[in-house]
Amino acid sequence: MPDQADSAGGTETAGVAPTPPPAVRVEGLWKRFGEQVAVAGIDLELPAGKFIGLVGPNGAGKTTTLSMVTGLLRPDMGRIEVAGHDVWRDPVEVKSRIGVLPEGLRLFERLSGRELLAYNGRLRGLPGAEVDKRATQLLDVLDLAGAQHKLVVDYSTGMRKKIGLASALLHNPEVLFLDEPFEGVDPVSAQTIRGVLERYTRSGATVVFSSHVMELVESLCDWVAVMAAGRIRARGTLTEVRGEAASLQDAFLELVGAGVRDTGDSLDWLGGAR
Ligand SMILES: Nc1ncnc2c1ncn2[C@@H]1O[C@H](COP(=O)(O)OP(=O)(O)OP(=O)(O)O)[C@@H](O)[C@H]1O
Repeated sequence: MPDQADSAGGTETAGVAPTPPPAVRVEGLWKRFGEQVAVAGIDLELPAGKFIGLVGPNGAGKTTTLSMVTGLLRPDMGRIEVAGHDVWRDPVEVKSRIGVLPEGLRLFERLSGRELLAYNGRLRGLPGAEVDKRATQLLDVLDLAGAQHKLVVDYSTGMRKKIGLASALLHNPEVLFLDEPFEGVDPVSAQTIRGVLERYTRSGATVVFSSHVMELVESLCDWVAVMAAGRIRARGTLTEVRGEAASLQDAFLELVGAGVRDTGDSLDWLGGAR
């Protein structure tokens, strides 16, 4: 189980195990960048202990939402709780309970992979020996042991994702937020990451990840939220969101109203006589 699990915000009845609070509770969340409304007043509850996919077309507001939920971007309006704690009133408590793999991950490039994990582990207040043990196991499982002394600046895109994931998992968070974790990752590494995340959710922890790849979401997630134009269009178990559609991809296209665009005559020069 996660190190810091408790029943904050949950409900307790005599003799019955307390219901854990939702992993994330969002109420009336707004964010605007100038004229552009990125997130238009969303309400959302993400259940604890699930593998949750946040999906939506480009520009739907997924990254903006995840940035606000993880305390990286201040909302214009609204309230966010993670594991029963208010993200903006109680940021230290929340940050000790979450792990984040953000979009456009920035890492300390002049540290080696192992040094980066050691630095993160100490920052999280873990004892040195424990950091060493966990780092060795994560490097090994994520197939980075051979590159552990290489500087992060020399890592490939997929290796950067994997060391970012190891950093986000090192303190055994209660909720893990991943923005496009499989982008740029080869199929073998993707399978490894998948295995690590499945093991992690089986222990009762929650994964929230954003992706465009519907097949991936369909095969990994038990719970899905579909976002488009700053609003939540559907939410629920995979079966609920898929409804009558043959696949999540079909349901998604229907929900976001995205007919495949007919190019008509507009690209008639492409592939024509040169
Ligand atoms: N810092 C910013 N300044 C101005 N506009 C922004 C900023 N960040 C996001 N936006 C705008 O807000 C909207 C939502 O963007 P966001 O990155 O949250 O979408 P997304 O669903 O993560 O998209 P993608 O799948 O393409 O990554 C877009 O219209 C985007 O142009």
